Amino acid sequence: MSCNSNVHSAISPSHIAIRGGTVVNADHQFRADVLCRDGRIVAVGEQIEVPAGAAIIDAGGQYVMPGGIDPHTHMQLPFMGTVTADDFYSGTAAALAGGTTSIIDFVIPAPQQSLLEAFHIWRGWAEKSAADYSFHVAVTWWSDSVAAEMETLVRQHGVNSFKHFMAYKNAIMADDSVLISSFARALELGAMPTVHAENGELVHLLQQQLLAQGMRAPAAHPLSRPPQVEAEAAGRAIAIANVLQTPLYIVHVSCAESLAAIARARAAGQRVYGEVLAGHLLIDDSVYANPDFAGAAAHVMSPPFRPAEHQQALWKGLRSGDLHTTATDHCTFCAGQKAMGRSDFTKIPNGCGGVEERMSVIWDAGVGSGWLTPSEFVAITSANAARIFNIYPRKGSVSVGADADLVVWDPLASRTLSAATQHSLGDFNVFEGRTVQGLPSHTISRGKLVFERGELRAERGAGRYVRRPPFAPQKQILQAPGKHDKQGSKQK
Ligand SMILES: NC(=O)NCCC(=O)O
Ligand SMILES: [Zn+2]
Ligand SMILES: [Zn+2]
Repeated sequence: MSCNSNVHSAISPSHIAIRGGTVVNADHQFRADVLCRDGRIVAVGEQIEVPAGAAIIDAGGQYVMPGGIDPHTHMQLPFMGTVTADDFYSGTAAALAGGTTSIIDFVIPAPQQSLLEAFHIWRGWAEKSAADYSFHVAVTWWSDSVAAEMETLVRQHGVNSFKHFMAYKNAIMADDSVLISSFARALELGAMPTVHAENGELVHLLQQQLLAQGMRAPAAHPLSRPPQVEAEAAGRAIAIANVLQTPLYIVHVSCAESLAAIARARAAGQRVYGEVLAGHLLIDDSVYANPDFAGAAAHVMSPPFRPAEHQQALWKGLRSGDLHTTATDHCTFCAGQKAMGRSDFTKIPNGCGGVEERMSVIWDAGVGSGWLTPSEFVAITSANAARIFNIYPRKGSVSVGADADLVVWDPLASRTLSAATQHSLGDFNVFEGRTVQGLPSHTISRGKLVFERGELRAERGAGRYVRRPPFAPQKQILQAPGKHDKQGSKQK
C-alpha cells in the first residue's frame, strides 16, 4: 500500500517561525509564537521578532505542541523467523506524518550474543532514520560480560534503560535470575529496568494445551495470554523491583489487573511507571473472532487485545496518573508473514503497527471526548516519556533551548485512517475505517519542516541518535526516610 510515494525534500531554511498558535506544554498552555533556528527553539513568546528569510507557519486556531515521542517501536526487527516490514526509514517517516518526531526502539541481542555487538548492528540499521531515535537494550541472558557491557552502554553509548522480556520462552525470555541480576546492575548504573510482563512459562503451557485441543486459529491467541498471565508477571517484576529498590517501567500494560498492581505499588511509595499502547486503548478482543485468517492474524500481538472493559480501566489509569506514557509497539508484519502461522497460531509473527496513528487516535478519543486536556495529551504523548528516560526538556517541551521537534496540531481537521493511505509499509491498519478529528498540519523535526498538510518530506538519514544520560546511581535504601531521626541515625 501507500509506501512513501508522497515524499519530497524537507524544507530547511535556518529559521522557522510558527505564529499565532496556542503553545501546549505538559504543565500549561498559552498563546505564543515560536522561533526555531538551526534545529533548536530560540524564542517562545508574544510577537517575537522574525528574521528576514524565515519560513513562517500560520498556526492560527491550532495548537503548537512538542513532537510526539513513541517510547516503544520495533523497526527492522528480526522476530519469529522474519523481519518487520517497516525499516528505520519507512517507520520513522510514517511517525513524522503522524506528528511523532522521536522513537525509542529496542536492541534485542540473541541469548549469548554480546550486547555491544547487537547495539552496533542496530545503530547501523538506524542510520537511515528520518526522525530522531534512541535505544532500550534488552537483557536476554546473564553473565559477568553482560554486566560489564551494560556499564559500557550506559557510560559510553547513552543507553539508560534495559528491557526484559518475561515472555517468549525458548527465545528471548529472561527468567527471574536474569531479572534480578540485571535490575540490580541497572540500579548501580543509574539505568531504568523495563519489562514486557507476561509469564512466559504459563503462555507456553497454555499454547501447548490449546494446540492439543485442536485450537490452531488466531482465536486461540488471546486464550493463551489471559490477563492473569500478564498480571502475575507485572506483580513479580514489581516485587523484585521493590526488594532491590529499583524503579521499574512496565511496557504495554493491557489489562485492569496489571494496572491495579501498578496502582498498588505506587500508592505504597514505589517508583513504577506504566506504558499503554494506542491499540490497547481502542481495540477490543472481538478482532480475534474474525473468521477470515488474515484479518484475525493481523491483530496477533502480545499482550493481545482485551475485552472492552479493560480499555475503560486503561483510560482511567492515564487520567489518574498510574499510566504515564502512550506508545504503539509498532511492529509491522504483512499478510504473507502472518501466514507463517496459518495452521498454528503460535507461529504468527506477533506485532501490529500504529506509529503514524497514535497521536490522532489518542487526541480524538481522549481530548475530543473531553476525557483528557491538551496538556495531559502532551504529558502522555511526549513529556512523560522524555522525563522517565531522562531527555527532558530537550525533548517533550516547547521551550527555549529544546530541540525544534514540534507539531502544529489542527483540532478541527479530520481524516479516515486506512492502510490505503498510510505511509507505513505494512499492508494492514488496525485503525482501518476510524475517522479521527485532530491531525498534525505541520511536523517540524530538528528545525526542518518535514510534513505539511498531507505532504511528507521525510529525509532518509536526517534523524539523529539521541543519547540518554543515566540517572544518578542510587544507594540501596531499605527504609523510608521517616524511620530515621534528623541526624540520620535509626530510631529505636
Ligand atoms: N508486541 C508484540 O507482539 N511484538 C513485538 C515484541 C514485543 O514487544 O513483545
Ligand atoms: Zn512486548
Ligand atoms: Zn515491543
